[in-house]
Amino acid sequence: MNVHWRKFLKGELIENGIAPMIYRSWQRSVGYNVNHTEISQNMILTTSQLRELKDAQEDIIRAAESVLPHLGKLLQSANYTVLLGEKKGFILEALGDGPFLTKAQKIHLSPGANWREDIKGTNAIGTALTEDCPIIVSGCEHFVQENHFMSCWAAPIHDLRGEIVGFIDISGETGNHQEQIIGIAILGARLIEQNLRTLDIERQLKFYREGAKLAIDLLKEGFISIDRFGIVTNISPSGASLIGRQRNDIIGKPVAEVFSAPKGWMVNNQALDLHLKNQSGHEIVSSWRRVADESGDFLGAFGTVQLTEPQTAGPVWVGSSPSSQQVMERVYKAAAAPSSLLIQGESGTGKEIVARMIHDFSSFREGPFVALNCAALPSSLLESELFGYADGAFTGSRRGGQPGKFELAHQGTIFLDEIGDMPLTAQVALLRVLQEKEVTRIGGTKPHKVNVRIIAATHKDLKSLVEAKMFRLDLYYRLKVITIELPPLRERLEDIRDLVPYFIQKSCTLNQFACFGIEDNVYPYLYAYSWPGNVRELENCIESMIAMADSHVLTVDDLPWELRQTPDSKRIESPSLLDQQTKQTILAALAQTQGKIAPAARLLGIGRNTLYRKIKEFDISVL
Ligand SMILES: Nc1ncnc2c1ncn2[C@@H]1O[C@H](COP(=O)(O)OP(=O)(O)OP(=O)(O)O)[C@@H](O)[C@H]1O
Repeated sequence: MNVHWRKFLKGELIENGIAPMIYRSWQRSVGYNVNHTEISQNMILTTSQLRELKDAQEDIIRAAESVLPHLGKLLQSANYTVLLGEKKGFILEALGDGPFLTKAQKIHLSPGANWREDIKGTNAIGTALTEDCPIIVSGCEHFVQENHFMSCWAAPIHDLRGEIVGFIDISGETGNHQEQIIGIAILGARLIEQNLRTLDIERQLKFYREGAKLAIDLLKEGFISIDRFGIVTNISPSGASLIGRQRNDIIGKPVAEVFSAPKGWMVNNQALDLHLKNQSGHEIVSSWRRVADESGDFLGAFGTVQLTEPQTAGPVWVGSSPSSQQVMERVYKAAAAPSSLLIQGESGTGKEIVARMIHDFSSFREGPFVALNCAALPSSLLESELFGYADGAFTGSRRGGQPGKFELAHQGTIFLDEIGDMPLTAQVALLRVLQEKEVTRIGGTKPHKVNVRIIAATHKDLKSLVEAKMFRLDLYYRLKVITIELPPLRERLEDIRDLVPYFIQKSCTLNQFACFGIEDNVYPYLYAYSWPGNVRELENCIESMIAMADSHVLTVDDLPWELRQTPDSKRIESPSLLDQQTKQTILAALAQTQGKIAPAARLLGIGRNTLYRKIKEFDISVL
């Protein structure tokens, strides 16, 4: 070979005995004016330049991390050096030991040096990169004499698009030449290419996962995905909000824990049918699309969740706080008796809902439910509305007269809202109807028998009105045979967790929007607010948030101004169940003892001072 090299340098033609790739590279080396005895000008990076280059070549270094030690092991104690480099010919990493390493370092076959053909003449690294194929360059095949002492095997590394991104080189002394080492270099390059592909797939997956996350967050419908083991892998905020649980509380759980899933559903059933009741007792339906691989094996499923069509048939009380549970208990009891009933509670606490529920559950349910707001009409009109008027009762009255609400409510329920605003004259007439169970139209003489259940409601304190002589005591006792007290929303904050998803769904259905989600950090603001308008105000608040929202997930920014003020630290957390129950127990004891502290303390089995402390702590007002 030495002979060929010398002949070539003298410009004598070589017919045979030299590989065409080597011959082409020698020709290129001459063209580059490479000095054939020794390299006059190496290209070597400083330590910081090498560090920068390695940072830029992070992918190839990461991909080679697991491969280089294996190659090193294969060639262990055989006196070789394994090199990893980048596409421009710079060596990035070197592995090996033994005497060859010292010799290699002398000719800069080490990290930071560039082994391009135009610098180093024919060599395995530069020529493999130029020819884009694996190559062996042995002894005198190197164009520069100072490299004749070694044999080198190199293979280029390609990326997914087939572009060269680097190389693997194995070098040793010529006396150590073994043809099959090229196989090890090629294997190393292929393994690194595989790892680069995996890195690329991981990045693509991350990209798709992030995209899917973004899409899910903005998704209008409740969206849920499960893997092949039936574990929930994701749920949209709107889905979690519908179910009434936190996202983190659902993700990672078996789907059967979230829904009531029949066993084996995911293997056998195409159409998955999972049912669920949320905390407010509303039925949630889900529909699923199964995903399978080519052989039909189940990979997972994507589903949408939504509330079943809202029940238009009857009013619904939403809320699972202890206070709400007590209200419902009284509603069921009150419905069973035909007695008159008084519902008391601040405006917007749900008095009309309760009245309608009692009607629906009572023996009067087949009859009509007739509502009248006593505060909305002037005194004269109120009486004719209630009792009707006879033909010619007053100028302009309708011919033949008109029946009043009592006659219209016959066999059903009459709901007298804002009864505290009823004028005294109307109160007298009402009392008569209650006593005699018949009405006589204004200006008429003929009484009409009426069988009507009376439910009255007020946000005012009727007892004080009686004391102020603005409400008749006898009527008061007639009406309050059964009483139901509706606590203000600020005293049953837990209901907010049930009411919010319910109102979101209600508003979306009404406006024909797809469902919205709500961020969890909105709740502390809802707990901190005092809700003077109670549940009605909360309903309006949700409706306005939906109208103003930029995306399908409601955020703190969508809250009305008055709610966006810093939440009061005392109430930033949802009140604990224990606190709620303690407060309820104290309230119940005080109600039983008409607000008297000593008997209430005895009833509760605690000292008077402890009860005073608790009353202060829970902000209970004692009359
Ligand atoms: N527990 C509840 N569950 C679901 N919706 C409720 C609940 N409480 C109140 N609402 C809703 O809040 C709004 C006000 O309720 P409602 O009219 O029954 O209150 P109210 O006490 O009669 O008010 P007002 O005294 O001003 O007449 C209604 O839209 C009602 O549907």
